[in-house]
Formats: sequence, structure tokens, C-alpha cells
Amino acid sequence: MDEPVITMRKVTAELGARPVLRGIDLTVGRGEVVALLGANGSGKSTAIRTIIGQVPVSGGTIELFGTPRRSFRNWARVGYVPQRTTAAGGVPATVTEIVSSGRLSRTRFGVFRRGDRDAVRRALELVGMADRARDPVDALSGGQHQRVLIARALAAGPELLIMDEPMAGVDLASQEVLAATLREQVAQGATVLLVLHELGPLEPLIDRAVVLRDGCVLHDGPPPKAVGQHALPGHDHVHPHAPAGTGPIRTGLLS
Ligand SMILES: Nc1ncnc2c1ncn2[C@@H]1O[C@H](COP(=O)(O)OP(=O)(O)OP(=O)(O)O)[C@@H](O)[C@H]1O
Repeated sequence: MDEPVITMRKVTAELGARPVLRGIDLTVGRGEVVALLGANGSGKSTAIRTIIGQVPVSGGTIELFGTPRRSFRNWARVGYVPQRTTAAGGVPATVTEIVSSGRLSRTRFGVFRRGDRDAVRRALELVGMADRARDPVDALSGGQHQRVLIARALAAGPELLIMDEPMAGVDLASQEVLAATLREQVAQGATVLLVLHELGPLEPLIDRAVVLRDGCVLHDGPPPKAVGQHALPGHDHVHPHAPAGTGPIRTGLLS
């Protein structure tokens, strides 16, 4: 069997003095699409930030493509979409400039050749933003921003995509575009780990769900289909057209 793309073993991490990850085991195999679910504050973002090295681990081990994370250097193989931020972080920049920054890891000394410019253009086409290439990013809507961040992650042609709530605050049209983009990446063999609040339009793509609670893995297996996309962790609620007297859908597993 192929080496897993991500392996976390007994990973612990603290933020400030607070234990946020309390022994996470997670393996993502090549070509798998794994959703990381859990209530607010359960440690999802922190878990993926330990994988990309933004949060130090205090115990356990992480491997990327079979290499201990500490010695892993081949970041062109990994595309990361952070939790919703503005693409430029307040710096004036065009859509093309932001997406090009995601290609730097494939260039030699930051020099863009034709292949690099083509890759940037293709990434923009994939997310339906080619017509906005020259626009300043601060002229974009939230959903368009998110598309640009995804194009940035795709620009290096990564084998592994790590996304933190890519659908959060994204309009329906952009959600459809993002789902189609992801479908295409998966069809081409990409491995995906993504934090989600609800499976939504991505549901058909998800192979496995890992549910965190309070920094521990509560469930690792098939996505919780029976509960539908409205009843994931922290989302117990009554559907607007539920008959009177119907209580929140509780899953036991997730609540
Ligand atoms: N910089 C920080 N310093 C101290 N504690 C933090 C920091 N960032 C996050 N935390 C705490 O760590 C815990 C886990 O946060 P994390 O962002 O990983 O959760 P999450 O599952 O991604 O939540 P959400 O769904 O709200 O994004 C929370 O209790 C949070 O308050």
C-alpha cells in the first residue's frame, strides 16, 4: 500500500497554557478526501495548522508524504487554504499577484517562466476568476476572495490540498464553483483534508469524516450521512419546515 500522505500520531498541542489537541491520531491516504468536523473550538484549525507547521506540537509525531514534518521541505506538494482571511491581508495586490505567490515554490529564485504564468492562469480559470485577473483583491466579494485563495493553493499543482472551511461565508454560486474545482482535483488524484462545518455540496466527494471533540478524535469513519448536512457538530437545530414538536436532530455521536 502507498505511504499515507498525512500521518498524525498522538499529537498534542497547546495554545497559551491551554491544551487544544489532546492526542490526535489521523491518517490520510493518497487520493482520499477527508473532512475534519467538530463543534467550534474542538481543535480543527489547530490540527491542520500543526500539519503545515504554523502551530508547534508538544507531543506525538506528524509525517507528510512519509517524511517527518520537521524535515519536510517540499511545500510545493502542499496547497493550503487558510480559514477565511482577506487574500492580501491589507496589502494592495491584484488577483494575479496573489495567485502567483502560490506558484513561487515551483520557481527557481522566484523567476516566473511561461509555464509558471500558464499555471497561474489555469488556476484562475479553474475557479472562474480569469476575467478578474487584473483587479485589486480588495474589490472582490467574500466568495470571490475565497476563490482567489483556492486558486493560489492550486497554482503550484499540489498533490495535497489542506483547506480550512473553504465554504464559510461563500455564496451559493461560488460554492458550486469550488465544489466543481475540488471534484476535478480529486479526479486527478489529489489528496484533500478539509475542515467543514457542514458537508453541503461537497458531501458526494467526502470519503471519510474525522470528528473532533475537545481536542480528541471522537469518530473516524464514514461521513455521518444519516444526520444530513444540517445536524453536524454544533449544528443541532430544528429545520424550518419540521412539523411542530419535532426536536433538534441529535446524533449522539456528534453532540
Ligand atoms: N491563539 C490562541 N491562543 C489561545 N487559545 C487559542 C488560540 N487560538 C485558538 N485558541 C483556542 O483553541 C481552541 C481550538 O481552537 P481551533 O481554532 O482549533 O478550533 P476549531 O475547531 O477550528 O473552531 P472553529 O470551528 O470555531 O473554527 C479553542 O478553544 C480556542 O479558543
